[in-house]
Amino acid sequence: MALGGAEPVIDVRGLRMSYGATAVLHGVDVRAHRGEVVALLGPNGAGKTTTVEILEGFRKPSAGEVRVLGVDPLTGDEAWRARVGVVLQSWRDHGRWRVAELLDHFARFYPPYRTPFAVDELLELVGLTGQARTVVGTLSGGQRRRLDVAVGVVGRPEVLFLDEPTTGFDPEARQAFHDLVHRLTDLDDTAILLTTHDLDEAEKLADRIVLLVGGEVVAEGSAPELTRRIASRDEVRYSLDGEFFVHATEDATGFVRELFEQHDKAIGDLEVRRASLEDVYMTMVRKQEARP
Ligand SMILES: Nc1ncnc2c1ncn2[C@@H]1O[C@H](COP(=O)(O)OP(=O)(O)OP(=O)(O)O)[C@@H](O)[C@H]1O
Repeated sequence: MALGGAEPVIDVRGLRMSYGATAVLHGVDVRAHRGEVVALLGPNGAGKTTTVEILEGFRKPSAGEVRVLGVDPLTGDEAWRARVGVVLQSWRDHGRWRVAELLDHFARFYPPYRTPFAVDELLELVGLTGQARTVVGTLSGGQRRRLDVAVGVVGRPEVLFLDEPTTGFDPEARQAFHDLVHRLTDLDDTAILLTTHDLDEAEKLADRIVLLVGGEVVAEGSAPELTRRIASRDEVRYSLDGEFFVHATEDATGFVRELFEQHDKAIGDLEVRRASLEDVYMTMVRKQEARP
């Protein structure tokens, strides 16, 4: 959860980017505070990775103001870099290292700037304790991705960028990753910007969602705020004396209360369906893609 009031640690305003003559970002604004998880969602080619790579200092934007921990990423020095964690879409080097050796190697970069995680603790946090002595090149796809995450967080970053971190994770690894995110935001006050195509994950993890379509932010807010915006009515399904009913209402709680006051035990099969983030996503993306 964000600690209100303070300056954002990720602050992007009017970000534009062109590859050659092709403009792919058209004035994007993104902000994140300490302890906050912001999810960048959007279809393939929307500009998510480009945005994250600019924030990491790997790409020079065409225009716009970009500040991460108050610094323009293009001018960030080693001390700045030590405060920033990065998990890219793929990490394919160092195949012959053993898992624990690789993490120990990266951990050594952080002092004198920061105290990194102890390797054992980190292995535990990402669920790789059993693979400590395994050669990186022989890890499974999902284990390798867990290692990517471990490399990204080894220096206990103040700001963490995660580009599709859970691709290939099994349900248990996904759960462990969610626990790790909560640990980082709650205990270390890390600000996290993550891209994902997993809407369920975004809904679970993100304090705020930024929906990017065609290089523009088309919606922003918490998951409940976004769902409210496209669907102000919920659906209440129930049976009354064995007959089934569906009722759309803006006040599901009030409706259900009245239902029970009137019919009490005659009511069965009660279900309240709210719009999901997936409904919002599909509605917004289709609306944008239908634009001339
Ligand atoms: N190095 C590059 N040179 C030219 N065009 C590029 C380059 N990298 C990305 N693009 C283009 O920029 C647009 C945005 O790409 P980007 O990778 O940022 O999208 P994304 O939202 O991360 O997509 P995905 O969900 O597929 O990862 C796409 O049209 C892509 O083809």
